[in-house]
Amino acid sequence: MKQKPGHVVSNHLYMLWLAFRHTPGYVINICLLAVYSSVEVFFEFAYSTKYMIDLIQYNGEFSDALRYMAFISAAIVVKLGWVAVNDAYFVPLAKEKLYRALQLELFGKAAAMDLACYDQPQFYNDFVVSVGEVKKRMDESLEIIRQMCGRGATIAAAGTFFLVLDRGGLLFIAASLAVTLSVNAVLAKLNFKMELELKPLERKRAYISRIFYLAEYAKEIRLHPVTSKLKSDLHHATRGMQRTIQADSRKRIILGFIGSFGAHSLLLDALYLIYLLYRTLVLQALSYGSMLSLFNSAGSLKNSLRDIAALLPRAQQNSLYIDKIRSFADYAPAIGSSADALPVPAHPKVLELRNVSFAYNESAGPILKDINLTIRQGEKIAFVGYNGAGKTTLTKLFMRLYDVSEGAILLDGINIREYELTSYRSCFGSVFQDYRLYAASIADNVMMDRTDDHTIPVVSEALGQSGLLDRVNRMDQGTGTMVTREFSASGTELSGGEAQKLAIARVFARPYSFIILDEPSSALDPISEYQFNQTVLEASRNKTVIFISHRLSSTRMADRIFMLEHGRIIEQGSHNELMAQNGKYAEMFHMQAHMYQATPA
Ligand SMILES: Nc1ncnc2c1ncn2[C@@H]1O[C@H](COP(=O)(O)OP(=O)(O)OP(=O)(O)O)[C@@H](O)[C@H]1O
Repeated sequence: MKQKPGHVVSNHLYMLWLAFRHTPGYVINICLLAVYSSVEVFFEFAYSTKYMIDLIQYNGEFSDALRYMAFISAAIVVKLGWVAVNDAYFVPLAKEKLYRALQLELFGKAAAMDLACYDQPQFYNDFVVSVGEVKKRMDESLEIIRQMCGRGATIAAAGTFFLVLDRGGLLFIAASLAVTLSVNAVLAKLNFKMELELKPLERKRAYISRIFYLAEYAKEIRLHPVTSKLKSDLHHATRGMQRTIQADSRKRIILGFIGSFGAHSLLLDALYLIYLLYRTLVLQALSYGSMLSLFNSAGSLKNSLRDIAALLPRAQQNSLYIDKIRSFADYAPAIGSSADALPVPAHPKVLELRNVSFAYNESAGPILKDINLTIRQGEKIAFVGYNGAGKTTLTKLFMRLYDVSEGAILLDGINIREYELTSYRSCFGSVFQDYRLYAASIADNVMMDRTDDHTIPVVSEALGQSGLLDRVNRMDQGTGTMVTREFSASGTELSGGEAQKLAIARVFARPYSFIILDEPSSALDPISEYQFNQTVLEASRNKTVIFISHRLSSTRMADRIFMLEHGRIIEQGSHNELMAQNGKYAEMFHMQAHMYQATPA
């Protein structure tokens, strides 16, 4: 857990460079102000005492005193003006600019992250820490650097004073520093260990609290008796947090006392004062002004060294988080494309799977086994099978959300890994079972990007094809209506089927070569489902459509149907061919038909 000083410095320089790249004025400004303030304070409080008392002791001129006061007053006015402008205007604005830039960088990284990363708890934890902590860690890094500049300037000014007047005093200060450094290093380790142990428990508590305020859980928690289990989970998480906090509390109390009393009060405040009085009154080696100034300077030198000492473990602790941010920033997705990747054909013709097997995780075994199939341009394909057979996984492989473990997927005879990833993925328009709508306008939800006047006809046409246009036209703000009321009181709350139609409109809004619909009509009523099937066929006459559906009445119009079981294709053919085979598909179809007939009208 202990990091080498070089590594800590490198991490902070990384953050400094990151901040400097986005907001150079902010970084320079805060560092310069810190140096200026420290030098000004040294002259105002430490050097002034010596100057004025020496003037009195050695009968100096009144005009010299006035000149000195004018100089100090001017310096104070500049500092206060600078601080006021920074606090009220410059710093808050610059911080917002910096935060936005950092978030955009992280969002870009997050969007490019392999989907598999979400399945790895360690990576996912680090990812959450990076995104959640980046602002705090940037503030902390800049604060450490700002304080280093400020305290460094104080140490330079006061240190010079000591070298000229009282080198022996530096021994007291060095002893104090040694104690403080050791204590703070141990404390930082204890605190970091505690924070790491608290993190999963905090996540658990945040998860429980989300369940109680997120609208999507509102129905569930009212209808299913989950509240007492969640309360009990919350209780356990809180007890776990209390135990973690208590675990090393005695060590932390003792170390805190040694740090504050031993290092400061005893060594510097008491022993050093006795030493100064001895040198001034007994040895008469110092003027009264020098003695008082040295005592005051010892205070500020002591405080600056203490602050620097506190900064080192603080920087070490910060550095541990910066490591996570850096490793996330340096993370390169395994699924990507090389610089000389091929452009995707404008009108791809054949998508082919050759001996494809896939495992989410090697130890859990393959989910898909030895899949061979060919899909030709314009075909309507259906994947059917029981829950967990691997249908959705197969479509994720088509879109390179995961790469195959064995075998290959070819588009027009070329391995899909050879194509430029973003343009390859943009061949596919998809609606998954767990599609998401955004708190944005209907139009934005369809286009999934910036919309303007030119895109409105496209949005309307796509909504017409998915069967939602009439409903949208009845809304006061039409396609400009906000989805959900989270950010707009006039927003709309769509029913499950309407929401699904809105998501489906996305695939009609762009000229995708392949359309993948995973349970597209699960939330539609039978009439909407029938109309939906007709419009999909109509709207995608020249497109390849891949359906996944449990309702075999929806998939029977497909050109070819693939029946999956335990990750293998066990039957394939048209509906009529499969019915004639009288295998599993036919059995499933008869069962569903029977259930529909058995259901009272
Ligand atoms: N991210 C993942 N990590 C590990 N296993 C997964 C992941 N996603 C799915 N699985 C597993 O892979 C198997 C196939 O899942 P998949 O979603 O492809 O099935 P499906 O045929 O689409 O099922 P359904 O009809 O229920 O939607 C399931 O056993 C599932 O638990």
